[in-house]
Amino acid sequence: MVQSSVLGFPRIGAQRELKKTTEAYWSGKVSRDELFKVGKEIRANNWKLQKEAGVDVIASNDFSFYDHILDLAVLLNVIPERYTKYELEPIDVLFAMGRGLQRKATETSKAVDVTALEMVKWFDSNYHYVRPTFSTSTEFKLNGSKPIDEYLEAKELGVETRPVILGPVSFLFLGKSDKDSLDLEPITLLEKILPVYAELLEKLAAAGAQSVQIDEPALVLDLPENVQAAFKTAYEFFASKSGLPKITLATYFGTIIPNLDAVKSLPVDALHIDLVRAPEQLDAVLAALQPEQKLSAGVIDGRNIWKSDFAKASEIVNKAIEKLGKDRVVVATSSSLLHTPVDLNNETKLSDEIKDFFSFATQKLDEVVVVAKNVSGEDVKAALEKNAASVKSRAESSITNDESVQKRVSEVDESLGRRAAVFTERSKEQEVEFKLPLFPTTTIGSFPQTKEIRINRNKFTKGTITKEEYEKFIEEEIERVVRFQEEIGLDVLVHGEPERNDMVQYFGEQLKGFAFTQNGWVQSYGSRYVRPPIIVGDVSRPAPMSVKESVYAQSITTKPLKGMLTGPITILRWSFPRVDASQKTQAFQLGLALRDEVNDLEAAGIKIIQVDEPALREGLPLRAGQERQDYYEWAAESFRIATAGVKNSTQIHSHFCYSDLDPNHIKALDADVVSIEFSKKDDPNYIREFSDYPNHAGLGLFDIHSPRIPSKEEFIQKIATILEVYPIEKFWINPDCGLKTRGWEETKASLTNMVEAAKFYREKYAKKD
Ligand code: MET
Ligand SMILES: [Zn+2]
Repeated sequence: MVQSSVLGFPRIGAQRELKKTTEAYWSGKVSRDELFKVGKEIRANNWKLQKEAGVDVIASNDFSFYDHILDLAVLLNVIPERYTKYELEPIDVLFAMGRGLQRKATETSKAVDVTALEMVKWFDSNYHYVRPTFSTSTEFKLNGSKPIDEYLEAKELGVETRPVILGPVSFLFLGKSDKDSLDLEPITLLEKILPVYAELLEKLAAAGAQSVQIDEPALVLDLPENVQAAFKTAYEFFASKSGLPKITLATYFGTIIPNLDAVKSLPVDALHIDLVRAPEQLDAVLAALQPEQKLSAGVIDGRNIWKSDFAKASEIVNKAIEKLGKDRVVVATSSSLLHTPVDLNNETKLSDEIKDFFSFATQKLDEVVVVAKNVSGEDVKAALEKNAASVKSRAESSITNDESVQKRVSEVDESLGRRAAVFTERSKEQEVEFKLPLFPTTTIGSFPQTKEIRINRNKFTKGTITKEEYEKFIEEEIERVVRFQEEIGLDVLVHGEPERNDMVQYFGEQLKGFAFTQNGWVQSYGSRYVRPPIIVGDVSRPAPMSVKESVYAQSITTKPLKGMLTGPITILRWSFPRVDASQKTQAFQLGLALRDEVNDLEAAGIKIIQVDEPALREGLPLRAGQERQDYYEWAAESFRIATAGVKNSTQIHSHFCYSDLDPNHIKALDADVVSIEFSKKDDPNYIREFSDYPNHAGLGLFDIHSPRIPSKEEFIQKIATILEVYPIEKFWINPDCGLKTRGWEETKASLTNMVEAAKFYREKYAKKD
């Protein structure tokens, strides 16, 4: 019998129970016990679902209250001292590391003020993990027993599971050194961390775990030699211990071929590879497996929502079976299903035709099981026939094809993405147009998405208030945001984006070629979930999408008002993309649709337009090489297609979350002003690298993921360090990112302090002149 295996299941709950409870816990509305209870219920449900679907290998320890990498850091005691000194409850230490904590002193507890650890993209997905942060004083030891507890919890429910943890090499490699230990290279801590991993594995074995899934996704990256060598050290160390559970070494999101030498002789029971993203690795991996070693064949996509093609998946698995035999092959999801929505059955509004294209996490359980049965030789004819019919109907559907869009893309030439003049020339016209002071201040676009906004949006969606009422509400909200910005003295204003549920969804809903879900939530980080649109066909823009709100906002102020759009790469990356058209084609279609919008905004009198590309970095292919070079080109071109149709005096802004972008890539966009997340980046080298960026830039000055409020002095300090290397005449003052997840109180305080700091420098340099 060929076994079926699922590498992990979404932990947010079918009705987003996890978000509701954690947020209630943070605001003091529910107790710790209640929080833990909801976690337990979600886990129980997930295991039951998988067991009932007939999945043979079910994961445990895939649950997390915030982030599973953060859980592991806490478990291994990788907790910087600044989080332990307040004697918080363990779960609060964890949340403080994930999101920062600022709390006034009470009679029973001291004041707390600590920033969050850095949060970064999980490979090229839209999931973010909290970066393990190592210091020379880090003392590895087991601090808790989460994987063991959850293994036993499942066992008690009658479900035998395979605990999953991130492997030591990836854990170290994906981490970073703390501020106090900048010279520390985390991978050098390997020998210290291994005994603690081994202790954990021993305890799991003692609890009864037969096998564990150890994820080493770092194997799909370009790795320095010492990291490649670390695998041998780590896994031979485990093999030298007797009585540990069997290890399935899991990789995903790419090919392991370039690192095959580092993997092929490792003493592990099984190897998992992603055959959806990198089917080309199968032959080489098959040839490299040791006798007895098993292959976990990831053929059911853990990253996308398209129904699998059973015939194709079976064909791949059969190839492995031919070589290895049925006992040595497992049919698996390509990665954890964390990246897919929970259940297609929660969707009631999709047409039957479109619904038949999709498969969410719950449906994928059946897919893994059917394919496993099929390759085992069981009779699943009916399921196969039904699947073949769905696959065919999608391939032939008229929903996917729009000839006029295809024609427009085929006519794109280089001139379309070129501004009329180079930056040095157009910036002169912009200076005359806007007369901005030194250190111009602005924000990234969104202001707090208050409860009231969400309530009104829901009322409008449900039809309990009219369109007019809703639009009036939005106008009032815009006015409030505009007045506030005027009051505190910001220079370039925004309308605050109150009408937007989400920066991608909002546009997707107005574009042709998209489909939407009601409940297709996917965790982005902590309690933040997104509901990615699905690109089902060729994309175009039937009518203006953002002009009304921007024009209204500009009509009530004399300050320049910045129109806000989401860029082609970000819309593409934060949607579930098609797999029947190239990424480049989809990006160009989006670029053209946005070009229409940019031009309409300009025609309506909006003189500054920001096209956000927070996802630019994550779209970068994981490995260096031709594919990456091509991406640099087509990604930048799609942005320029969107933005290059405007006058010289119109100022194009762009924004990127995360600071590890290649400055050359930013340059290639040719935006007039860019803003980058920077507040948690304490790296003067990066500023230096960035300081010859020819256009203007704002390096984000405060962390918008955290409720904590930096003081004016803190801003002044931060700016001072940047100005040591960064030219003052190009420097903008802004937060790291949009303020939509923040409350008004902290927003007001932070922005006021930020503007005050800008004024301080403006005066300082004005006096000097
Ligand atoms: C994730 S980037 C966010 C940019 C958007 N304009 C906002 O302010 O929310
Ligand atoms: Zn951002």
